[in-house]
Amino acid sequence: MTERRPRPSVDAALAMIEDAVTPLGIESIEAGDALGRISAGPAIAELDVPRFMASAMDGFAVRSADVLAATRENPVDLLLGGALPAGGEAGSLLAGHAVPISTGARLPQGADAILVREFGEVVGACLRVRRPIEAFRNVRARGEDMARGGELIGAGHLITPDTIGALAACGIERIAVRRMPRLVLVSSGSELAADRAGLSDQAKAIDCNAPMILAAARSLGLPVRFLGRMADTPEAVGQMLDTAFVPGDADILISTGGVSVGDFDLVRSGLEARGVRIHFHGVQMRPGKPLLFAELPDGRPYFGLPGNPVAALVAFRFFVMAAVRRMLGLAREVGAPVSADAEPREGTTLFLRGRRVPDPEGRVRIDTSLDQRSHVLSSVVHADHWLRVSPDAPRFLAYPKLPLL
Ligand SMILES: Nc1nc2c(c(=O)[nH]1)N[C@H]1C(S)=C(S)[C@@H](COP(=O)(O)OP(=O)(O)OC[C@H]3O[C@@H](n4cnc5c(N)ncnc54)[C@H](O)[C@@H]3O)O[C@H]1N2
Ligand code: MOO
Repeated sequence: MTERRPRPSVDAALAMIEDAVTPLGIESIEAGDALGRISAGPAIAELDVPRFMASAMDGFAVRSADVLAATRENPVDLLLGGALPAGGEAGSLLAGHAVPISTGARLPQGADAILVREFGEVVGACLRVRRPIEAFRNVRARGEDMARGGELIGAGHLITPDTIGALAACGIERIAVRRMPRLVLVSSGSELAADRAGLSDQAKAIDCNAPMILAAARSLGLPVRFLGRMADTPEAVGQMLDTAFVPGDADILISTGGVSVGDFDLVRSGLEARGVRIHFHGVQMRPGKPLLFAELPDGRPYFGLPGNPVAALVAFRFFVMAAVRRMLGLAREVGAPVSADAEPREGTTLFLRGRRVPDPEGRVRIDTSLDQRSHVLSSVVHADHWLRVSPDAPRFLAYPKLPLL
């Protein structure tokens, strides 16, 4: 067997991934298509929002100076003009006049305050006002939401539906985003069948890692291609690696299985035969201890995820995602400090399936009584968080179960 270096800690392994991976290129796309993408630079408002001084309520537009002296006993009567709907031609408001106005309508020239409809007393052709209305009452100022030339978002912002709405409002039609990393996936193991129909042989098991990792990638909008299942023979592994390595449509290569110390764990030797540089093979953690991270001669990262399903999932969730984040120009994910009932383990970081439970003091507490063995996937289904338990401080960090950008 090839000589092995000491296994890095989780943080050291993450740092090695971040060092080896570089951010991907930038592309300009339609803002309306940018959901789930990461901005590559600042987006600058093209328009003021609101574009003009507008009414914030349905009511009456007035000149505040006209009603300064209004009191209950000595009201001021303002002559009512024609109603002003949103999008209507605003014109101007003469002294001593008022106009009914809708929410969002541009204030007529001269008007500077709105009396809300509910408090308006209409007497014949007049609006009777019984107290002063201060300037700018119920008025939206031009550009108070977003000012033309101002920065709506900077680089490294995840574009969510609210971002898309704000981009549209301030007239930004195209946006520069990072290219999304494209993944290819292979599963290894002669025992694996695609589905129930392939289980004729008693020793076969369904390949659940492939659909799981594909789904995890797709949940983030990452393009991913499944190359298939490879048998545990040097020829099959070699052939699959040669296919996976063809440059062109993948930024990150991933396999599951075949990375521990068994006679049929052939991924590492297959990689080494192709001049791949192994950055680490094994991490001081559970599950996922045999995780392998390597770099192809052309610089692309390769992840050999361990075969046990929960180990594969944890390795994807925390380590492949570290590479994805780096490619997107994002910083390392930060967990939330929580309290938990778990026992830290000397020299090893644990990733435990956790459930949030009420704490008497209202803090977040994570229960880890679920089955924590690495072949048991059903307990992950019933978990709502990953709990990272470190040998050093911070002891307990919670992460959302689904990887997030
Ligand atoms: N002597 C040792 N044995 C094992 C060690 C060790 O350190 N010394 N490590 C254990 C740990 S930890 C893990 S994790 C596994 C990882 O092994 P491999 O990555 O080589 O994976 P395989 O041997 O191919 O499979 C392990 C296990 O997972 C099942 N599997 C594999 N792929 C899939 C898939 N796509 N879908 C569903 N299940 C899959 C496979 O059938 C095995 O049950 O090694 C331990 N052993
Ligand atoms: O660490 Mo293995 O990754 O226990 O399943």
